[in-house]
Amino acid sequence: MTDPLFGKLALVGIGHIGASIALAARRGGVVGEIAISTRSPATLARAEELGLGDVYFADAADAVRGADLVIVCVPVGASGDVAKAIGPHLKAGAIVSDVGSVKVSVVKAMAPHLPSAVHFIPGHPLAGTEHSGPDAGLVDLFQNRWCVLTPAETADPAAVEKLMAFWRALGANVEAMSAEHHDLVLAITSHLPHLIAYNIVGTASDLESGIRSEVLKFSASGFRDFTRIAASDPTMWRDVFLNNKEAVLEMLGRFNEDLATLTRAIRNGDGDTLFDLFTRTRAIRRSIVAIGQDTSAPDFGRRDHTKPDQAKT
Ligand SMILES: NC(=O)c1ccc[n+]([C@@H]2O[C@H](COP(=O)([O-])OP(=O)(O)OC[C@H]3O[C@@H](n4cnc5c(N)ncnc54)[C@H](O)[C@@H]3O)[C@@H](O)[C@H]2O)c1
Ligand SMILES: O=C(O)C(=O)C[C@]1(C(=O)O)C=C[C@@H](O)C=C1
Repeated sequence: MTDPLFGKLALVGIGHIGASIALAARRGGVVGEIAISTRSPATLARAEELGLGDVYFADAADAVRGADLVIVCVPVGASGDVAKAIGPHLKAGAIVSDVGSVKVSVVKAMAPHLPSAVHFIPGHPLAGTEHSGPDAGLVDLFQNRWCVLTPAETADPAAVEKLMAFWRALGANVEAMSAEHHDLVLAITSHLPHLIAYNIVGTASDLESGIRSEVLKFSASGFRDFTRIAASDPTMWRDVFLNNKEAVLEMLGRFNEDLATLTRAIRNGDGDTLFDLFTRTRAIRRSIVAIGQDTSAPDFGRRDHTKPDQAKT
């Protein structure tokens, strides 16, 4: 058996992503010990019942003490407060990272509270589902998925490489880019699709009651896929949109222009415009599936969770 990459891992926040990291790190023998802290006592107790860690603390400061790797796994709007709480208790030389879906605002919120003696390397695994809480942890969540790191140009290359090795050991493919670039790319590939799903399900539920019941009755196909995405955690996604405002508004502007083109094509009976776009988008889907990035394929996305998500984790 090889030595673990990190002696002690501390996870602050133990919902869907924190629990998945704990399960995958434990299975791979990637860390020696796992310390867990989270805001809600009920969630901490549930994490302990599930055996996600070795030691559990109500106070994040106690969890991070002596940790070689600290990963903050909370909604992005809470990351600044967490950094403030743990900053004075971090071990010199520790790597501090996060999993937030937005990067520029998280760096701005966390960096001022972290001592210069630690390596702050923000991260974002591009994997997840609509479920939340510690019961939604999935040991294979990161298998063959991307994890993006956004180290500052001044970051220690050895620390960056070590964090990359951690994510590879969890099954992920890793790439580094700037926080700004990350936020622009994710605005179109993840944030806008969620906004569209929330919007279409909201529009359908606002229809007059007669049509609404038909929508629910016949939602076996396309609409049903949107309802899965629109069931995603409200706190997490509120924070994403409030914290990636500029990039989302930029992509939303382009989206609205393209939608206006399609609206005109339908009104004018312009079949060529519709056919050309649909041909192009079909090719894009086929190329994504061909390179193994079909996000709808893994079983975990369709898992029938029998336990309801916790309302406030
Ligand atoms: N769900 C996804 O698909 C997904 C994928 C990749 C990254 N992310 C990012 O990962 C992070 C966590 O998301 P999740 O899906 O695990 O959410 P979750 O709701 O399942 O878990 C959030 C955890 O954070 C804790 N928490 C909330 N506020 C806190 C605070 N102030 N201090 C300490 N703990 C606090 C909660 O107790 C809970 O344990 C978010 O930043 C999200 O953007 C989510
Ligand atoms: O498949 C889903 O349910 C997801 O929403 C996962 C997804 C995504 O948009 O791809 C959501 C947000 C994260 O930041 C990363 C992954």
